[in-house]
Amino acid sequence: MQCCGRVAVLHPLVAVTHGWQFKETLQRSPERSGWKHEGQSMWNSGRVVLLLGSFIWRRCHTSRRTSCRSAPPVAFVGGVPPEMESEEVQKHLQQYGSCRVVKRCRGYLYVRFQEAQDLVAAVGAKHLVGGRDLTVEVAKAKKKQWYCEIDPDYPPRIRRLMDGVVHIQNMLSMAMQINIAKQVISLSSARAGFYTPRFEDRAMRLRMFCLGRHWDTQTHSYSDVRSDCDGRPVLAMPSNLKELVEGILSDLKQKCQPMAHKAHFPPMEPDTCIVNWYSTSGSLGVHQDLDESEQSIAAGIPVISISLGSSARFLYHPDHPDIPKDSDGCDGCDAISPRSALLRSGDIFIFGQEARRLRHGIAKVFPRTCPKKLVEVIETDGEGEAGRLNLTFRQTR
Ligand SMILES: O=C(O)CCC(=O)C(=O)O
Ligand SMILES: [Fe+2]
Repeated sequence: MQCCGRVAVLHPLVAVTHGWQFKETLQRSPERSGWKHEGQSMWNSGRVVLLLGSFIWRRCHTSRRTSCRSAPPVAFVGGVPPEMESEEVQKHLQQYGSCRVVKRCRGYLYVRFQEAQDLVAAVGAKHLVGGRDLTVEVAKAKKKQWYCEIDPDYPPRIRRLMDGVVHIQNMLSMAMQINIAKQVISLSSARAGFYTPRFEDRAMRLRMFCLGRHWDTQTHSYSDVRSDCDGRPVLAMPSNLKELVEGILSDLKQKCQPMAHKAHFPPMEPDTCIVNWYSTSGSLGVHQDLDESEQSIAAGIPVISISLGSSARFLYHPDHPDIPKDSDGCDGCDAISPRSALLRSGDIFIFGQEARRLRHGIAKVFPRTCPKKLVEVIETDGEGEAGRLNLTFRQTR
């Protein structure tokens, strides 16, 4: 990046530049994405708002700086009774050294001491503050592990797109992506593998097969046999995939504890996985996933999707999905433009809670975006382009 001019940092993530020239060259790792993207952006004068957060994130990705993973500052967590004021605790702890309250959430108070780590020993674990017991311990956050096997060089990034909608980028390591893709492709070679389903009398622009329970695109229901296709029994859901989904949810819960009310999904027992394969000319029209049981939908039990292979443009409508259609069959939502997210290989997309009825679809699958190591594994279309595999896990009962 080259720049000249002034920058006013307004917020850790946002800055306004004055009279800048901003030039940026991005190089994505060929190993990860199988292609090199070099973009250049240039702005002259005027005020440009830069999202430093995403810039920093990108730098972490491209330059593999270890500083992104450096240890967090010294912090302590105390189990604080709700009736106890933060100031009271801070005042108490200040007898050990100068400190400030960083945040208070879910019964914990995060206090950062300005001095060195040695203070941990000095502070001790058991305290009596205003006649009440207080435990002080080293913050556990640093010790938390991802259940999912992630690539340390490509840290996951959790994006909450709206209430009940979460996009986790880089969740699955390349090794894990390869294993899942191999497993799915090998399952698909069984007799109950991929076929092209029909929806409302038209062939869908993808190929599909199910694990656990079969989604019948004609009757809009789930069954144990491929009722709309060849009548064969549906393949069983492999236990490792079920565990993976449970692990993703538990990672999300753990990592998002401070914003738990926003990204916390009800517990889920995934019993079905729909596997879709898209060629680079494939797509999926905007729809709602409503064929699962009423209880599952009403409880906001999420649909969790894993993307593998080529990247795709995922569309979703940010409106309330239950707006009734008027007599022309139009619903107010069409007037509201859909939003989109780019789903890359290894990303997870989740919608549940109040967004369980989210309208969504796949607008486009991009050629030459499949990670090199997956090209061999994922089926290619007629032109030799690797397609996209998508696994959506649901609790249908
Ligand atoms: O391919 C995707 O990401 C979405 C799939 C989907 O919406 C579905 O199978 O219902
Ligand atoms: Fe869907």
